[in-house]
Amino acid sequence: MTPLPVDHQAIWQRVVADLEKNGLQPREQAFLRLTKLLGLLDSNALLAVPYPHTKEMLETTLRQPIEDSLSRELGHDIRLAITVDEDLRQAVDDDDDLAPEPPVGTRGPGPGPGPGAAVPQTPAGPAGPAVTGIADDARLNPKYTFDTFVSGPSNRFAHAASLAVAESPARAYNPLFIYGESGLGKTHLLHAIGHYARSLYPGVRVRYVNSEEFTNDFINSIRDEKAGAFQRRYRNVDFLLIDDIQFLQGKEQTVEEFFHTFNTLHNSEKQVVITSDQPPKRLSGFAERLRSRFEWGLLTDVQPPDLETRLAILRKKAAQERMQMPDDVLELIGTRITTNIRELEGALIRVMAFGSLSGQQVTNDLAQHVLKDIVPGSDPSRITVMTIIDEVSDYFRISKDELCGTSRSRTLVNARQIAMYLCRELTELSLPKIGQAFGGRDHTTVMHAERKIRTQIGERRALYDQIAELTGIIRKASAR
Ligand SMILES: Nc1ncnc2c1ncn2[C@@H]1O[C@H](COP(=O)(O)OP(=O)(O)OP(=O)(O)O)[C@@H](O)[C@H]1O
Repeated sequence: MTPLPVDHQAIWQRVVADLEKNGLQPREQAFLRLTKLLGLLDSNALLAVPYPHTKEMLETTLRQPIEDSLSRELGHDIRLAITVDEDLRQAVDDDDDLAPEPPVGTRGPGPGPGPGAAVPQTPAGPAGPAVTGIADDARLNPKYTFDTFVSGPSNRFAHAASLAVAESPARAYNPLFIYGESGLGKTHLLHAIGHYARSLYPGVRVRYVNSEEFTNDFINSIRDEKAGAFQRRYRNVDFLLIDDIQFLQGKEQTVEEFFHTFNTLHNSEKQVVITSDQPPKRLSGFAERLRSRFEWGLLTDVQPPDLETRLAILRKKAAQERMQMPDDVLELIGTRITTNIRELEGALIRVMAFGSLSGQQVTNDLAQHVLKDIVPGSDPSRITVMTIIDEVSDYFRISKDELCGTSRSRTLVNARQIAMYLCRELTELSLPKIGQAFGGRDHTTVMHAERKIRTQIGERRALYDQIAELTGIIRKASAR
């Protein structure tokens, strides 16, 4: 009797349904939908997947449940063999249904609104999570995509290199090293690489980390005797995106650990992207062997944007906030604030907030009035977190310990969030550094505070006034 032809597709569909029923992460479901059952031979099942990353994921976390389910389905023990079949990629690309998640951050055309961020825009404000709620460790900020990034002469090379490494991980440039002064978009590019890579290669493992968090994580892992877990976190990834590497300077043991992390990733052809406020040659406190590795791939800098790019950024930000801003107002802001894009955004937010609070059309006069408080002699390097903490606690008549402590009383939480917001606006410190100054809080807490105040400043007149007043007080105190 001729055996009936085996319908592999039907078997696989039943196995996927069975696995889904037993609770899988959306990403894992997506992996399975990208997978094809090619054949069955005795106790072996051959699966084909489009990308090496998918294979790795299946082999590490999904092998056992798949084998169990296939064994149940076929009534005998099954072992998996997994192969990468590049032909499947075309099918994935052609068939939207096979895409596991809506693409996060697609390639933007540069200035102008672009195709619209595919990333769900997290509502700024208390309800919005600080980072994506995806069930993995990528830790990407949904707002920082290539769609929301404006490229211009000051960052064109860094932008193009970032796109290239996302598209051809470990093949274009490895590592990619982006350096430049504070507030010029390095962090934004790192996150954008992560989002874009994930949209191109579903299942790719991305990890973003600031080097201060890397240090803390490392120290804790030694304390808790969890070195193995630490190494897995940073070495079992396809993209390691490490921000502000200069903060590792002089931390010998952490630098040593990073050196091994780097080598492991580089040797296994995983992409490393590093940002820093200095080029490798000027980074002190790193062994030469590590500094030279930073130069193995591509070095590129980001410069302060020219006027045209500043205007394009302002236009894009205003459009994102759904605000109509007259051109002369944007020009005023763009000509006043020239060196730091974070400050540029901060000024725009204040002008928009003032307009919406006062119910007035935003005019050049109104913008002049608002900017007067923000811009004069602004020298963020002179303003310290300590001054901000001193002045904010004085202002609210609370102690510094209360401001930086853990009490969740409304007044204290509000004052704390205002202080964190002001630290973001008026200093160049990174999120983790600010978090540290406020009783060792996580960087996501600072991010959340910044977003919350940003939203509320345009809704609550009293808050706007407090922040304007405090800015003046802090500037004055720092000028003394
Ligand atoms: N080219 C750009 N287009 C749109 N927004 C930008 C651009 N460059 C920077 N920004 C915005 O400016 C702000 C500051 O940028 P970012 O945090 O990436 O700077 P950075 O260089 O990493 O600074 P730091 O060294 O202080 O961490 C962010 O909100 C970012 O979205």
